[in-house]
Amino acid sequence: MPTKAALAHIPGPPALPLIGHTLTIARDSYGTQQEYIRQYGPVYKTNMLGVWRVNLCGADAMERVLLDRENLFSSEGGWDALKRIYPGGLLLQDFDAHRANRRIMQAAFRASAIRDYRLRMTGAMAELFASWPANQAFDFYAAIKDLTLRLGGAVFMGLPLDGPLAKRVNQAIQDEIRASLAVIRWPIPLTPMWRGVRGRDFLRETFRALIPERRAKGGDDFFSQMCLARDEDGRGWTEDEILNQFNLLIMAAHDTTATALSVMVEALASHPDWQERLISEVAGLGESALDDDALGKMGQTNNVFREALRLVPPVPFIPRQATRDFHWRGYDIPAGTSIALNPGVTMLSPEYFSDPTAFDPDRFAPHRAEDKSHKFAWTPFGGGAHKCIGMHFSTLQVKLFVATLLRKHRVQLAGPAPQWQRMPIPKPKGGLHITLQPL
Ligand code: HEM
Repeated sequence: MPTKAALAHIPGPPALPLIGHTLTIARDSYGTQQEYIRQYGPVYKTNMLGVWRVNLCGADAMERVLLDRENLFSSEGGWDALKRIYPGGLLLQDFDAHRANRRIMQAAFRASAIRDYRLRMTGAMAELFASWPANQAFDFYAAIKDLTLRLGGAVFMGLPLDGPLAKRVNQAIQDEIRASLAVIRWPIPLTPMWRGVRGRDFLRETFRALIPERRAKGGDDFFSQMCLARDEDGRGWTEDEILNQFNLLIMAAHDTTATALSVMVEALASHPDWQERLISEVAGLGESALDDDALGKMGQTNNVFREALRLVPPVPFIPRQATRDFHWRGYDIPAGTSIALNPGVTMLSPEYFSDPTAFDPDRFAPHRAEDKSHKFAWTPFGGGAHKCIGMHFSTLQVKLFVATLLRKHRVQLAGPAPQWQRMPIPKPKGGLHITLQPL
């Protein structure tokens, strides 16, 4: 990793000893970054907990780094903090090895597999959803996180809904996620990292024991599909590879969709005109099954989803590490430098989106198509080789949820709209309290 001296020519704000800019960025990450861009330009350095990072801002930088035609930017190096809990997952692999494993993973995302997940999800979602109260305030953010986690037990792992194993597995997943965000990065007893490592080991043992049966019998869940997955040349995964890839997959799927749904629900409650538009869209589907055909007609819901992802992206920053020296916008940046891309800030830039802080899903309508102002203007799912492999699945999940919700209910805020914490992962401060009113 380059020293401070090697980055001396890169501009940036003065840093406090040891903690650098950590507290300032944690307090108001977007506001601080927008101010740094204004003061220092689209290339500046910051220090987070002792690690120097060069921030490359704007859609051009996203395109250069994510398309990475020269194998210059390592995702494994960038996401180094995840390595203890999620070793060997796709995000922690680069270049040829990554491409080879991604081809195998694609098998679990083919259209027929997604159709099976949809069928499994529709029944489980209705069952879980029925336990939510009507006409009574509750914290939607906590409830949707719980629902997606429990749904995950069925859809991702093929476990009976809410069985004792699903509960232990879900606890282990949460321990892993807390560990991946922890400041103390060593598994010192009783710290989040220690719990996360125990969770990781529990999940590995549990799922290793299931592999032979799933390989023999298959199943309509992600884990079974990953046990059977093969690329076009017939290459599949060893047991360890399955466990590594599956572990990262459930982490990548977990908080992201729940966050997007929370932002959508808050936006619908705050913009009754949009809520009525989606209620009509859902009513237009009739009482028929929510199949591909029906979900394909939910264009307005899709635009609300896209707008929610723009305003509060579940993955607000994307890290990489330079594998060699490179040059960008007048600066020589040495090999080993940690790079930060900030899609969250880019998507709020007036350079690409009109009135960028306003909730305006029509900006994605074909006659405006603001997301096309630059190929990398709208990037909540990243881009290039590591672009989110779950993008279509999460869109499907969101549409199913919205259709299930708005067929029977209208949403209202039960209190003031919350402030959103942006980093390291977004969440509404104090929760998101709503009531569901039967239609
Ligand atoms: C709204 C929901 C989601 C958002 C916003 C999101 C966002 C992202 C982003 C930004 C990346 C790229 C990170 C990088 O380049 O460093 C990514 C990668 C990934 N996502 Fe998602 N994600 C979502 C849902 C999902 C779901 C539901 C799944 C699984 C079913 C999933 C699985 C993955 C995997 C496995 C990767 C790594 C891909 C690779 O390295 O090749 N994601 N996601």
